[in-house]
Parts: sequence; structure tokens; C-alpha cells
Amino acid sequence: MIRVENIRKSFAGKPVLQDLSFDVPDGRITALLGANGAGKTSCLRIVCGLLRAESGRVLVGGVDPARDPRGARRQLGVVGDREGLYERLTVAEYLKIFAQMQGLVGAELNTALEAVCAELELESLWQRRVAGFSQGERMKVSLARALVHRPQHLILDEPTRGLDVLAVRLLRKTLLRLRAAGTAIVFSSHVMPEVAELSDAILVMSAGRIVGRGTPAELAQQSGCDTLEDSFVALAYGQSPVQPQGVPA
Ligand SMILES: Nc1ncnc2c1ncn2[C@@H]1O[C@H](COP(=O)(O)OP(=O)(O)OP(=O)(O)O)[C@@H](O)[C@H]1O
Repeated sequence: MIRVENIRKSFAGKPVLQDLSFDVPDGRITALLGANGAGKTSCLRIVCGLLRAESGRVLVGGVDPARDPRGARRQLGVVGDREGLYERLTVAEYLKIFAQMQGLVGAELNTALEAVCAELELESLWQRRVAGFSQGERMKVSLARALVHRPQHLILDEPTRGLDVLAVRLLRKTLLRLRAAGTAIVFSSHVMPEVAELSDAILVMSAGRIVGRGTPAELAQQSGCDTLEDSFVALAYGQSPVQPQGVPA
């Protein structure tokens, strides 16, 4: 489980996360849904230990990434907003380095590489250099890097950005398989259908705060709206749904 307790963060005196608290349980997919600049990436970077909160605490499987970044990283897979792929390496070389950095060696290393290659359908890319890969191919490699050490927790920052339908389907299939295996998954997005379809719980973020949480049905109840999009607009911006022309509000 990932636990976020009362985290605060400012940049140049401007608060971007304000007393944020939530849990991401094992075997569940949680979505951070928010407009541009709501604070999703900053929040996920703090959970990964890439950014320090000014106050509050994060626990990843009981480990605080601010105190024990290596311990937390062993339990975390991260698909970030910046890909960090090494263009000159083949997929096999690249994933081997990351698996070794996670402490895998010998037969365990080979088994992990074979498994991730098969699960993410990477066979045809395995011996190719990353330079020149499409967006979908790059996402597969990023996801493979995040999963090669079989982490208990997975964090994805806008994972479907720029992907075509087949790549989105593979990602969705992978996340559902991991959820069934008990992985705690949190992803950020502003794509409503994707969030509605994939997540067990949605955290609506606005200006660094959580302004709604629950399933799409629970958010609809909280906001008095019918659709997730209308619920989001009502909760994040305090606006009523747009009425079709000719229909009184
Ligand atoms: N390193 C930084 N220095 C200064 N300001 C920053 C920095 N990182 C983020 N911010 C600011 O913090 C706020 C939240 O940014 P963040 O990237 O967390 O939002 P987001 O919800 O992920 O947005 P998007 O959907 O556009 O990716 C924004 O106003 C952004 O400009």
C-alpha cells in the first residue's frame, strides 16, 4: 500500500500541494484526475522520492522514500513524465541494466527479462536500439523498465499520452493483470473515459488539493451530476454542467 499523509509543497513561495492525504491500497487502481497544473506530477514525484515535501510523509509498503530512497525504489515501478530511455542501447541491453540496478543477477535476472519481454510483447523490439521507436514502442519499454523487478507498487504519470488504440489496450490489459496480482497502482490523467474505465477509486485534484474522491458513481453523488466529466468540472471548478440548448437549467 502507498500512504500519503498531509504533504505540502511550494515552488518559489507558491503552494502547489496543500495538505494532501490519500491511500493507494494493494490490488486496486487509483487515478489522480486533475487539470493542467493541479499538482499531479509533483505529488507522484514526491511519492517516488524524486522531490521532497516540505511537510507530511509518504510510505511505500511501509518505507518512507525521503528516508530510505533505495528501499522504497525496490518496491516501486515508475513510468514517469520524462521517459529517460537510452537511445543507443537495445531494449535487451537497457532492461538488463535496470534489472541489475534492482539487484537481479544470474538465473533470476534472465527469468525476469524473459517474463517482461513476453508479457509486454517486446519480442520484435528486443534487439533493436531505442532510437527511432514510436511513442507506443517507447511506452512499452518504459513500462517494462518499471516492471522488470516485479514491484509491489506502480506509479504512472499520464501513461496514455500520445498512444494509439492498440498501445492503450496493451497498457490497460497489463494494469488489469497487475491489479489482479495484488499490485497497488496509481496513475495520473486528465482523460475522463480512461479514468472511468480503469480505476477503482478516483482522486479529483484541483489547485493542489483533493476536492473529491470515490468511484465515478460516488463522485456523481457528491457533485449532483450524471457523468464523470460533469462531476469533475463541478468539483474542480465549481461549475454546473452545460445544459443542452433549449433546456432550462
Ligand atoms: N520545478 C518546478 N519549479 C517551479 N514550479 C513548478 C515546478 N514543478 C511544478 N511546478 C508548478 O507546480 C504546479 C503543479 O505542477 P504539476 O506538474 O505537478 O501539475 P500537473 O497536475 O501534473 O499538470 P499537467 O497535467 O499539466 O502535467 C504548476 O503550477 C507548475 O508550474
